[in-house]
Parts: sequence; structure tokens; C-alpha cells
Amino acid sequence: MLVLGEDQISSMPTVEKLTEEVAMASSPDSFDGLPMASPESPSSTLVSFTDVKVVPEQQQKGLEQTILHLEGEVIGLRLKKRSLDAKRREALNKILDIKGSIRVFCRVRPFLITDKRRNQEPICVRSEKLAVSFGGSKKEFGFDKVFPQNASQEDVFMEVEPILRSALDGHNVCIMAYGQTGTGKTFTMEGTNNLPGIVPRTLKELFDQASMDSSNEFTFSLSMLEVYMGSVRDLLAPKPSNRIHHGSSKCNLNIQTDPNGCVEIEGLTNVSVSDFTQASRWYNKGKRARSTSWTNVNESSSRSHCLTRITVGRSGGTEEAMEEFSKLWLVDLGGSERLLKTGATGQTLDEGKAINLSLSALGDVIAALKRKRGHIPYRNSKLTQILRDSLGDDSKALMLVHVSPSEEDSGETTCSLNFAKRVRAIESNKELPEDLKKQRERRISELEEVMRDAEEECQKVRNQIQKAELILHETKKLFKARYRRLQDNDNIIPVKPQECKKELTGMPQTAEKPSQRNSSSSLPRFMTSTAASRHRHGAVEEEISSRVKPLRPLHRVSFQFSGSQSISYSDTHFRTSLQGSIKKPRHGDANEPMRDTTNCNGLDPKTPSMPGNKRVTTSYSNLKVALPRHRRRMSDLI
Ligand SMILES: Nc1ncnc2c1ncn2[C@@H]1O[C@H](COP(=O)(O)OP(=O)(O)OP(=O)(O)O)[C@@H](O)[C@H]1O
Repeated sequence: MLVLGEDQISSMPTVEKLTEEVAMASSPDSFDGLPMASPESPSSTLVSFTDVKVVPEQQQKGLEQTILHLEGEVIGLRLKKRSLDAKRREALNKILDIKGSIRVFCRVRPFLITDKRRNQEPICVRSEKLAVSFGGSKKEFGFDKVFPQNASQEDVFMEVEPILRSALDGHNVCIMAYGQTGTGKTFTMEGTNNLPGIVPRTLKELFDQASMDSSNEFTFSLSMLEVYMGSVRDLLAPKPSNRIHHGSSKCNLNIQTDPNGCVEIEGLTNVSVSDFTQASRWYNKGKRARSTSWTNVNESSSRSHCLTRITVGRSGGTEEAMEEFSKLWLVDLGGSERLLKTGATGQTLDEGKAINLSLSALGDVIAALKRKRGHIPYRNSKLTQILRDSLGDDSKALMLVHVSPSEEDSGETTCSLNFAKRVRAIESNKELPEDLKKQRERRISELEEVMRDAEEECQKVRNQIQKAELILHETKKLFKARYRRLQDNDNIIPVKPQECKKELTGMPQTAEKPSQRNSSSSLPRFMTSTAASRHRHGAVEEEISSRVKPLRPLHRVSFQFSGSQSISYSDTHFRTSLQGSIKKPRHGDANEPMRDTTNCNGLDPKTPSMPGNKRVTTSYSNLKVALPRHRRRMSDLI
């Protein structure tokens, strides 16, 4: 793929300049007289024509050059947008790295009606620290973020959101909810209809963000599984195999790891989802299939780990670009309670044991990753085998530890917080020194500013691309409409400017000698008509010319491009179609600010009606050299 150099991009006139000039040129003042050869214009070839069918070669070439010039402009802008996007991604990645690739948040559940309240609450939240009183002593734990009892679902999601962007940027991401039974793991991940949790919000956010990113194509697919008693169960499998817990191929799936460390689960249902509604429907189906049972602590306690995987496919928006995939795991872990308290016996006791074993294996893996040990004990549980490629290098993990506010749960709370401490590997009283902390915060805010600037700039470039594409589209449409029609026309008669005056004052036209050119030979390749279309157009043209003899008065719309190119069209078709396009954005993206396009193109609906007249001039000196390159790049990138 050919890539434009910085100097080439910067030497191109910007779309702002183009549209500004378009606006100027299309103001009524710009139609101040007859089209005449400009003394400044190096192209002394400027000729005016009294007939819309008169098409000198220069005019056609000028239009071709404008098209190619605009194509170059669009490519340049796309490259600029790509580099800004890379800048934003790099800044975000650095921020997440500084914050830690495995971060631990804590959420304290509010009191429930069923909780026995005491005067003395065992838990005390202070900024990013949480103190627990248990057995006569008070212990403090530090977190990356603590959500107190009154924190809303939005508050939690706001902190989770940046990591989602990482998944769209190509990183594997894992968000896990950990905690004792009944502390709100499922509430945080699933939420309720009125208070949706992380999973539904994530699905919505991913589709929203993907629709705003016009430089990448995204695809999404969804899988859901449950690690139940050490076996992997497909939650989206067709019903019959779902019901049978044993002996079905969908009930104990194999986990495969390739030499690069990429994990795949054999036979796991993976459904493509194209919008939020579809994704939610599948997610709700998977939820219903999850194993739950009654315990003393929580009426519908989850007896398994429930894992939702969103596979994000991302391609650079070009045909040649390979699609890259990243995984986003949203994990609602089974309750971490000590088994005696739950009153579990029989199968429920076994389920509890299985959950605890795998949670302990998860703790070992994260602790080993934190200490950057050579050997990471992924193989000790199904859970860690599945998450292997989303917990290690280059991936981002977030653990939300849930605790109860009740005094009677303070033993369990301490256990959960000890687990979190191990995962986080930093105890609050061994926190970073104050100056280092400040330095870290400063660096993070610098990077956040870089990210914000890149995003803002990116949005501007996105708008510029839209405008340039709109003008390009309409120019191409005009080119097609005009020159295809004229290919078979032998009566192409250029006339001198003076004669144009006569036309405007109602004088009869004087035809000069017909043009001998073969218009198709000078058409850009993308405009060349096929034999069939030529035949079709020829037939239509014949019919039209036999019926319509006199010239109808036409409106003129004028475009003035930088690089001393100007085009003015006396064409109602072009004018109407351009206005139509402005009213209705071509890309249909409601979020893209298209409304100001009208102003940028400067089309004045009150543009005076002018008799048939066309003018094309060009003196963009570098264009000829740059044309073939632009064209190749266009095919590389679009
Ligand atoms: N932040 C919260 N705000 C309001 N209600 C909450 C909150 N957290 C939890 N709850 C309520 O507490 C109860 C238990 O929560 P939930 O089922 O999410 O716990 P859990 O940790 O997933 O339990 P298990 O491990 O047994 O599945 C539910 O009724 C839930 O609505």
C-alpha cells in the first residue's frame, strides 16, 4: 500500500479551504458576469460554451483532476485520522498500564431488608480505602477504587468504560465480579431491568462506539458458558443439549490452547450479533440457562461461574486489511463463601467446593502475574485455562470485589478483602510514597489530555472527511451524468466567450467547429462505462435529443477549489442532487454533525437562475504528477 508522506498531506489544500472557497464561489456575487478567461489563470484555455452539450477536453480534464484531487484529499484525511486514532490508543494504553493491567475495585452492597442491622457498622469507606472491624481489630485495605453503598450502576460503569475501549482497540479484556454469596455480583454484572448492570451497558456501549468509528469495521459475536463443578457448559447451545447436564458434547467442552497461547473452546456456540437488541436477546437466553440453587444466604444463588464472551472483530476499513480479533470476558464468579455458613450439603456442598477451588486457582494465577513469575499456574482449573489469554501479557483485567455491609458477614468480608489484597499485591499501608503517587497522577492527567485532544481532532477530521466525500460524490455523479452522455455526441461545439454573451442576451448561438476528441479515452478508469451501459445510455440519449430541441435555462452552481481550480456548473440536476445530499447525510450516522455541511458547501438556494453555461478551469500544477498516485492509493485504502 502506498502511503502519503507528511509533506504531501500538508501541501494539499484542506477541506475547510475547499469548502470555504466553494461557499465563496457559490454566493450570488460570484455569478457576476460572463465566464471569461482569467488573466491570472495559466490555463489560457478557458473557454465558455453556449451549449450544455459543448464539452471541450480541458473542461473534462479539469473535472477529472478535481475528482482525483478530492480523492487525494480524502486519503490524506483518512491517514491523518488513523494516526490520531493510534495516538489516542497509545495514550489510553499507557494510562491503563500506569494504573495497572490488573486493577481491583471494591463495591459495598447496601443493606437489604433481610439484613440484621446493628448500630456499629463494620465497614468504613474512605476514598480508595476500606476499613473492616473484625474480632476486635480493624484492618485497612487499599483499592484502585471503592464504591460505597450508595454508588449507582452508572457510577460503576463509568469506571469500567475505559477498559472497554481497550477491547475495541484490540486488547483482550477480562472483567470479573468476585465476592461472597449475596453481596451483589450478579446485580453488578447483570443488574435488573430498571438498573442494568455492566454486561447490558457494555453491549450497548460497544455498538455505540463501533458505530461512531468510521475508520474501522467492527463485528461482534457472543458466547456464554458456565464452569459448573469443573466442567464447561455451553449456555447458548440449542435447548435439548442444554438440559442434559451430563453426556452431552455441549456439557463438557474441551479447552484448546494453540502454540501462541490463544485459547479456544471446542464446539462453543458463538453467535454473531449485529445490534444491541439482538445481543441482549442472546444474553437473556444464556442467563436463563445458568445453574442456580437455593442456599441459606441467597435465594437464587449462582452455583457456577458464568462467563460471557464478546468477540470483537476489527478491520481497518479497507478490503486488504486483515480482521483482528479480541476477546472481552465478563465474568460473574460463583459465591466465595465458606461452606459451613451456607448450610450446604450433598450436591450444593460439592458445588461450593468446586467454586472455591477454582477461585483459589484464579487467585494464584493473578498473584503470579502480578509478581511477574516465570510459571503461571493456568492449568490448575478450567476457569484459569479459559481466561489464560485474557489475563496475561497485553491484556487488561478488572476485578470487582463485592462485600456485605453486615456485621455478621465481617468474617467473610475479611476473607474477600484478603483475596483482593493478594490479587492487588499492594496493601494500603504499603502504598506508594506520596511524591511518586503525585507523579503518577500528573502523568495520567497529561495522557488523558493527549487522549482528549486526539479525540477532538479526530472528530474534526471525521467531519472534514464527510464533507470532502460529499463533494467528491456529487462531482463524480455530475461527471457520470455529463460525460457518459456526451461520449457518443459528435456535436460538441466550443465557442468563444463573446459568443457566450450573445447566448445570455438571447442572441442566436454560433457554432464553431465540432470537437474531434474521443471523450472515453480521457475518462478516469473508474468512470469508464461498460459496453452495455454505453448502449443503454446511447438509446436514451437518442430519444431525448429527438424530443428536446431548445435549450432550457439552467441554474448555475459554482465550486471554487484551492490550488486555483474552479468549477461552475449550470446544471439543475447537479444542484438538486447536491442539495438533496446535504439534507440527507449519505452515511446516515446520526452522531456525525452533518448539518453545517450546507454552510460549508455554501449553496445558496437563492442562486440566480442563469442561462446554460459551464466553466471549468484548472491550474493546479502538481496535479498531473500526483494523479496516478492518488488513484492507486484510493484503491489501496477504500
Ligand atoms: N448495589 C445494590 N443495590 C441494590 N440491591 C443490591 C445491590 N447489590 C445487591 N443487591 C441485591 O442483593 C441481592 C443479592 O444480590 P446478588 O444476587 O447480585 O448477589 P450475588 O453475589 O450474585 O450472589 P450469588 O453469588 O449467590 O449469586 C439481590 O436481591 C440484589 O438485588
